[in-house]
Amino acid sequence: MQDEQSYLPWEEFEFDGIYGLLYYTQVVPGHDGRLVFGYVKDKSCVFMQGRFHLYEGYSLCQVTFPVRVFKLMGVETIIVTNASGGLCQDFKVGDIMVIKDHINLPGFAGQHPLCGPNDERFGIRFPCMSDAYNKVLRKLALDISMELGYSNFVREGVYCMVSGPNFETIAEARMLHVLGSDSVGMSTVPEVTVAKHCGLHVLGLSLITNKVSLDYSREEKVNHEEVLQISKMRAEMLQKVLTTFIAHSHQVEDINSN
Ligand SMILES: O=P(O)(O)O[C@H]1O[C@H](CO)[C@@H](O)[C@H]1O
Ligand code: HPA
Repeated sequence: MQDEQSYLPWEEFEFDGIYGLLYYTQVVPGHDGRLVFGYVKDKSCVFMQGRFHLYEGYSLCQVTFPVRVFKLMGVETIIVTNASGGLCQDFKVGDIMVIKDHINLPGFAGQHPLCGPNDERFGIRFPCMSDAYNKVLRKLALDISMELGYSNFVREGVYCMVSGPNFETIAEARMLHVLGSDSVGMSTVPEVTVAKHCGLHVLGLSLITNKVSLDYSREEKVNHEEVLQISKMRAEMLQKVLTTFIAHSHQVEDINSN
């Protein structure tokens, strides 16, 4: 049902054991632009089906605004997912990378979501980022992947954010690889930075949708359609990992044993 009076159009839904409300916004193709409130098993969750990107012209304050809203709503753990290009030569298209750490390349150039006056109600001026991706949640995600029989596709690695919107040149890709990046994408890091700043626990999963060329003799050219196609192909598997993860998250005894 659409409510023309409200700021965002919405409808009720029930799908695969998840019940809730959908709210719609405008975003990039492949991102549905829906905010979904519902339950997975007995856990109340809010899902962003899509996100805002720096390359769309949003400020990093806008990109990360939902994270602060989630914090104020009482969310304690955030699971971020994305599509990225594989730089690590061992990665295959379709692999899922549990994000161990990130490189905030736009942040190095001053495009950082925490620039400007610090709002002490959310967190401190100089937050530590060395443990942004919670170790206990990473282990649970890896254990669950193994139990589901997905261990051949699931890896751990370092995600590097670039601003986009163009895909990398070969020289840029080589540089990112040398810097220690296992995959590259155009999102996620601002949201994770703001989440860590305000004390949320973070799990990050990155789907490797393409191999990034480090070699001038390779003919393949990455494109967004390929990214969407691989994302669709792996959607069911990712959904299984995520719903199992959420259902088992009560097993985490001491989330702070980082
Ligand atoms: O990071 P997400 O939004 O998942 O998507 C990735 O895929 C798009 C490029 O095909 C870019 O938006 C890039 O960041
Ligand atoms: N580069 C940057 N962002 C991406 C890629 C890539 O190769 N694949 C998916 N998102």
